[in-house]
Amino acid sequence: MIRVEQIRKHYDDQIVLQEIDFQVEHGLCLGIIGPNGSGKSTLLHLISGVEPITSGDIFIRNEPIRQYTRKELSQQLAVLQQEGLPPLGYTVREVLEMGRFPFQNWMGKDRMDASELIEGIAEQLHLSTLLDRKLDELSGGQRQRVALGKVMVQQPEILLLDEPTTYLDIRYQLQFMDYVRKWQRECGLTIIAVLHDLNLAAQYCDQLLVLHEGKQVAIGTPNDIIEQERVTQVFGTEPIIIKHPVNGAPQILLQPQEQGIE
Ligand SMILES: Nc1ncnc2c1ncn2[C@@H]1O[C@H](COP(=O)(O)OP(=O)(O)OP(=O)(O)O)[C@@H](O)[C@H]1O
Repeated sequence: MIRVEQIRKHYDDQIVLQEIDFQVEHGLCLGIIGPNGSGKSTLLHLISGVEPITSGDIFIRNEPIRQYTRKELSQQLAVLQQEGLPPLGYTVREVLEMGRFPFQNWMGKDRMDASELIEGIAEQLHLSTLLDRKLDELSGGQRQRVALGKVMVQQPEILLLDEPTTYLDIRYQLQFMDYVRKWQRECGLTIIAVLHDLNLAAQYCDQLLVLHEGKQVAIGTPNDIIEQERVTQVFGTEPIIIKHPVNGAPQILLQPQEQGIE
């Protein structure tokens, strides 16, 4: 379980986040949504420990993250960013092996033989035939699968995703989110994901947290959160909201302004 308690974050005298307070139960997926600049990525950086918290605390397994060393934290938690891959000259196998860094000692020796794990994950993600290819010989969708493979090899309990589907076409967006959901269900993974696509967020997340101007506006199930008044207030646009005909998730239809920009 992750607990975020009364978080505040300043950059110099700019308040970027305030009064952020929520928890995510083990095995659930929380989506963070909100307009540009509302503080989503900053919140993820605080949870991953790469940015210091100005005040408040974040707990993983009831321990404040400031008490974890960087290595201890990366044994619990993996982060997948938009461009989360190393330079393109590496092969897929080399990148997957990098996922084991948190478990290697100072001589680079892993606490286990990870080759079987790596082969298994490559198979699950349909990367087996690509293991000896270099990253620059892959499509964007394949590369994002490699980035996912690298964090799977890390075997974290918590996965943080920062806009993981931004550069993917609709097929690869769904494929990527399906892989993540399968992993969540099979391993009880806890996920916190920043997602710009509200329709994707409503379909794949158990809960949604809405940020607006650095403040937590609401947290709840997609059905509770995605409603006309809130979307209009937070995003400044008036969409049409319908229920997905197959799974009932709220879905947003965009509506161009008839008058154009005023
Ligand atoms: N390292 C930094 N130094 C100073 N200000 C920063 C820094 N990182 C972010 N900010 C500011 O914090 C605010 C929130 O930024 P953040 O990137 O967290 O928003 P976001 O919701 O993820 O935005 P987007 O959807 O556009 O990616 C912005 O005003 C941004 O300029």
